[in-house]
Amino acid sequence: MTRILGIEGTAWCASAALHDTATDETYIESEAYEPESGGIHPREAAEHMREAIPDVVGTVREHAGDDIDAVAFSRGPGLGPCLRIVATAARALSLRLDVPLVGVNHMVAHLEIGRHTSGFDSPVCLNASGANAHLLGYRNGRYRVLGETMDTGVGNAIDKFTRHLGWSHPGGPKVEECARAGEYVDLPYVVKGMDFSFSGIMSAAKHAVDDGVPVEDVCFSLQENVFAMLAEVSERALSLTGADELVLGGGVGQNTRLRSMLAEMCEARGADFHAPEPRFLRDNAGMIAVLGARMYEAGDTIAVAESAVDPDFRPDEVEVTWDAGGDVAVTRAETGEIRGAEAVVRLGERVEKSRVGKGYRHPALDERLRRERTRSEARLTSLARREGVPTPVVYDVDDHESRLVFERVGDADLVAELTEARVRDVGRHLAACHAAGFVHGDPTPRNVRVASAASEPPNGERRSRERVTRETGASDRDATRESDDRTYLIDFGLGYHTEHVEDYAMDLHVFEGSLAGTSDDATALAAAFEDAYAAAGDPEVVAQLREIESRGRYQ
Ligand SMILES: C[C@@H](O)[C@H](NC(=O)OP(=O)(O)OC[C@H]1O[C@@H](n2cnc3c(N)ncnc32)[C@H](O)[C@@H]1O)C(=O)O
Ligand SMILES: [Fe+2]
Repeated sequence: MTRILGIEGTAWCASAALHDTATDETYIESEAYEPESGGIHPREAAEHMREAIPDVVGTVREHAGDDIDAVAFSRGPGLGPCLRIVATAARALSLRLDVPLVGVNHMVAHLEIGRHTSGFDSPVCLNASGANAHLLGYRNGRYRVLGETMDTGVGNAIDKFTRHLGWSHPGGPKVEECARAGEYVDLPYVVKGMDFSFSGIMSAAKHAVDDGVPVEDVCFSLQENVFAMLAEVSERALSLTGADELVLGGGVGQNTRLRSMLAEMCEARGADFHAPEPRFLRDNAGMIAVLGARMYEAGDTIAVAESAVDPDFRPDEVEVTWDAGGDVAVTRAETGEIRGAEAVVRLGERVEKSRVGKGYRHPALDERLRRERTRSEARLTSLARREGVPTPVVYDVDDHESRLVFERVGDADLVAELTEARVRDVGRHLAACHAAGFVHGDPTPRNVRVASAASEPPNGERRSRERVTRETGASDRDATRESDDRTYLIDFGLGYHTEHVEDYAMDLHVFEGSLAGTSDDATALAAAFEDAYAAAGDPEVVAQLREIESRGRYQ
């Protein structure tokens, strides 16, 4: 039985809450900051916290009496000046009540609340909030970032668009309202594996409005594309990890269109979907108190002297001390028919891949994506082969039906055989694609085919080749000439031609990100992968990868 007082105030919402584990009741008191004009001004927001935090904490204390076991607060991420005010209030209260202090990561709280209210065991979590957008899955002691925005958070992207229109903050609910009267117009759609970016679609949306496209059409299409991107990467994460539960978190999760797309996507693949009620989705101290209670019960408290705030606190920096369910990532059985993230694959002597329509997507967008991707896949699969990268032979392309017929290669995907030698192969193969001026677009272990260890002869080719390579120091290049033990790249549907180092580095980022969700040894594998890439390709790309990783997500 634990009673936790939680305090939240990372950006716009000054909030306090009491969570009681005995009754599972959460009492929340919040005061929102509404900017007079423009977006959130950090100084004004801090001023709001200074005034409103004592109010909301006072109300919750009246409700709670002094029967409180610990004080939990949002340590980050968020706006520094706001975080400091919240932390000061939390420290003072913990000293006054003489109870421990619990420092909560706001992002982990956004997803733990959904795990709590759903009762799911090991879900993939989509956080769609103001300053962030990412997919997380628990594995080996941490929430791993499986995919994330490469520029702004999803809410901020929408809010920036509405600022351009002169609408007041927050813009998300207004776009939702306006979209009801809209029709579909073409806008950019950008996903890279499980990562995605909003800058292209947002500037196109602003230009469209400036050019006289009806604002309701732009709002409608913006929602269609942005939320379809989030649904697609969520589906890819489910497929990659083998999870069959999806939880939604964050303020944008209040949007009905986003929820219905995710529900439909999950239903179509037989996964369970859960979105908490709205008061737990937008920023609120209830989620801080709920996670605070779990941390407190696990003994995860901090001394006042060590309770400094962290405006860039990433969810994967948090050591999970409480019970976060089982690891995501299981190896799936290969039956005659596989439902991947975007296609049904029939495995016979040949492999027939059909990009099935996605009911959650607008039909115009759906048709465009299926056609474009089928064409790219056929073209780039063949091009890669000409560059010496093992890929299946393409026997037939029907881009009207979005269907491809391939040679069958390997008998397992890389998830079943994640070894350093294999990821080195992937590194070299990607370097070859990049040298030829194109990216794979979705290089995850699911998109690499190998002869599984189980089907290899005991003294198989591969092992002896590795030994030779190590002894002689010769390059791994000969591997591509061995017919029975190649590391094949498949599924080039998200690939495209490009000369940009940034795009090449994104391929590496996508691969390394997917390792984190599928392996306990991700760091060593990533190092081997990069090493092989750098040896065969352009080291500048690896430098750019470091740049991508260092970008702060809180903007
Ligand atoms: C770090 C922290 O301060 C930040 N929190 C945050 O951004 O507040 P949150 O409550 O999770 O999300 C607010 C966002 O949620 C959007 N939003 C609210 N209702 C919406 C709706 N119906 N449709 C679309 N967006 C909506 C708002 O426009 C705003 O951008 C975060 O979690 O990223
Ligand atoms: Fe938030």
